[in-house]
Parts: sequence; C-alpha cells; structure tokens
Amino acid sequence: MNAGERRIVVFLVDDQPIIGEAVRRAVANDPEIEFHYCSVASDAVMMAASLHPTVIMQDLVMPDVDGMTLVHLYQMHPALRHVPIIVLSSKEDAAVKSQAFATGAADYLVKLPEPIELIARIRHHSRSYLNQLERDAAYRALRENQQQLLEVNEVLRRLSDVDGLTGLNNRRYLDAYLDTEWRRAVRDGNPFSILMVDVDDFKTYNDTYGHLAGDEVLKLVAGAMKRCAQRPADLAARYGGEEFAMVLPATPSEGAQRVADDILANVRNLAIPHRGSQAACITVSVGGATVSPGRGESYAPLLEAADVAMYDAKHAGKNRAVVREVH
Ligand SMILES: Nc1nc2c(ncn2[C@@H]2O[C@H](COP(=O)(O)OP(=O)(O)OP(=O)(O)O)[C@@H](O)[C@H]2O)c(=O)[nH]1
Repeated sequence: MNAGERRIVVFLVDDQPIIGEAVRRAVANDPEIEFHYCSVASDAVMMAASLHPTVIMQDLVMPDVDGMTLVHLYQMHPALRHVPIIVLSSKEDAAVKSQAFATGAADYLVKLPEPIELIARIRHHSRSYLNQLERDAAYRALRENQQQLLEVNEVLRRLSDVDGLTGLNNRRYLDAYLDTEWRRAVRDGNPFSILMVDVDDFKTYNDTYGHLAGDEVLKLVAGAMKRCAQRPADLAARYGGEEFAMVLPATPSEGAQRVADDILANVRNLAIPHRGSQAACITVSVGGATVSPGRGESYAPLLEAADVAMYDAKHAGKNRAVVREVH
C-alpha cells in the first residue's frame, strides 16, 4: 500500500473534552481522516502505539503529566519514534514554542485554528510521514535485493570455477591456481610438481558402454583423484575431456611419483569393467613433471613436460606413471 492509499489517522491527547469534540467536528467531513481522542495522559502512549497514528496532536498543559514529557515518551517508543507531533498550546509563547521544537515536535498550534488550517496541517504532516514509511520500505526491499544479488553472484562465481560433470575445479580455476602457486614456489624456492592423468581407452569405453556410462566413469575417476589430493595445497582438476590434472605445490619428484602411484591404484580399485582394455577394467596413464622454479620462468614448460610424460606412459603400455624432473 502506498502513501496515497493509506488513511490518515489522527490521535489527539487533551484533557479538555471540548477540544476533543471541536477537532472531531473539524475533521468529521473528511472521509480520509480517522480520528481518535484520549483525555487521560497516562493512557496516551499505549493507546498511540496500538492505533498507529500518522500524526499525534498533543496538548501542552495536562493535569498529571506535562505535555512535553509525553512528546518525549512518544519519541522513545519504537513504534512512535518517527510519528510527527503537533503541539497544542493555549497561547503564542516564543520560549514554549522553541522548547517544543527542541523536544522534537513537528509543529506548534494555538488552540484551535480554523478547520481548514487544522486539516491542512494534519494532511501535510501525515503525508510526509507516510511518504517516509514508503521510502523506508523501498530502501529495505532494495537492501534485501542487493543482498540476494550478492549471494547469487557468489554462487555463480563458485559455479564458474567448477566442472559441471565431475564437481572438480575446472580448467579456468586450474589456470588461476597454477599461476598463484607457481609464483609462490618462485618466491619460496620450493620444488613444484604437476601430474596429467588420462583415462585409458576411453573412446572404446564410450563406444562399447555408451556416453552416459562414460560420464559416470569420469565422475568416479574424479572422486578417486580427489581422494589422492591429501595436502591442503594439492588440487585435482578436470583439464578437459577425459584428462585430469593434479597440482602439487612444494612437492619433489618422489612425492609426485607417490601421488601418481596412488592415483593408478585408486582408479584400478574402482574395478570398473572395461572389455576393451588390457587390464579388463578402467585404468589411467599418469605423466608427471617436477621443477625447482627459478625467477623469470613460467610453468608452461612444466605442463608440456607432464604432457610428454603422460604420452610416454601411454606408449609404454598405459596403466602406469612416468614422472620426470625438469631441469
Ligand atoms: N563420456 C564422456 N566422454 C568424453 C568426455 N570428454 C571426452 N570424452 C571422450 O573421451 C575419448 C577420448 O578419446 P582418445 O583421446 O582417443 O583417447 P582414448 O580412447 O582414451 O585412448 P588412450 O588415451 O590412448 O588410451 C573421446 O571418445 C571423447 O569423446 C565426457 O565428458 N564424457
């Protein structure tokens, strides 16, 4: 509901019923205005809070409580804090007027102005209050939307780093990770290893068992690789097609050889039958390369060396690992 549709709700607090009656009559002919009256100061705050007024008219001089104290109490109340208050006084008094505005009153009226002026002021203060409520609600909705957008962006960012089939990090993420870890290795002078892992006779597998079964194999091999990435900095990723990569920062070639052997064993232990393979089950070939990075070098030769090692493993009969040091 917008400000134009919400009703104006006037709440008058004055100990003199005659004033209450005069205001009631003044606003009676305006169908947009709902009027409520309270003559007892001690009931005022509770009544106001339950009525949700768009403007409060508060008499300054009341028998048991000073009107200014009530103005203060309205402003302390969470539900009334921003409701505009028109202070009603019996006389023009500069000092009282200035105190009323200092306490937070929005307006000061000497009882009682012409109905036309009274209604104009009631309308003006109520509309600006309702507009403010509307702006606050729009702002809150905007903040919620922004929050949702941030969350969606975060999900998208994570998805764009992940391969949809296997759940491993994809090539895009692998490249960025290699870049960061390589620079760290250059700084720290640590050996750096990489393994390329390729499923053996995968074309025949697809041709024999179907592409969907082939996809399931890739998922299982990805799982086996993930289990072999045991240190926090180790990263298993899908390189593309039926090829995977394992980044092993701060790992010498003996370590890379051990991880490569683990991958071979883990994949064999999956025991996925494959009629077209020599081992009669799904196996992989692993090519590994290790280098101690020097300044100014890039990791491209390391990737190339791992790739060559992987093809050497294929040519040597598949289902094996070839790991080399690159100098
Ligand atoms: N099911 C499935 N197959 C894929 C996917 N990506 C690549 N392939 C298949 O993987 C096969 C790779 O074939 P090749 O490069 O000839 O390798 P290979 O048959 O494994 O032979 P070797 O590597 O020499 O053992 C191709 O048939 C591709 O279509 C995928 O996401 N899902």
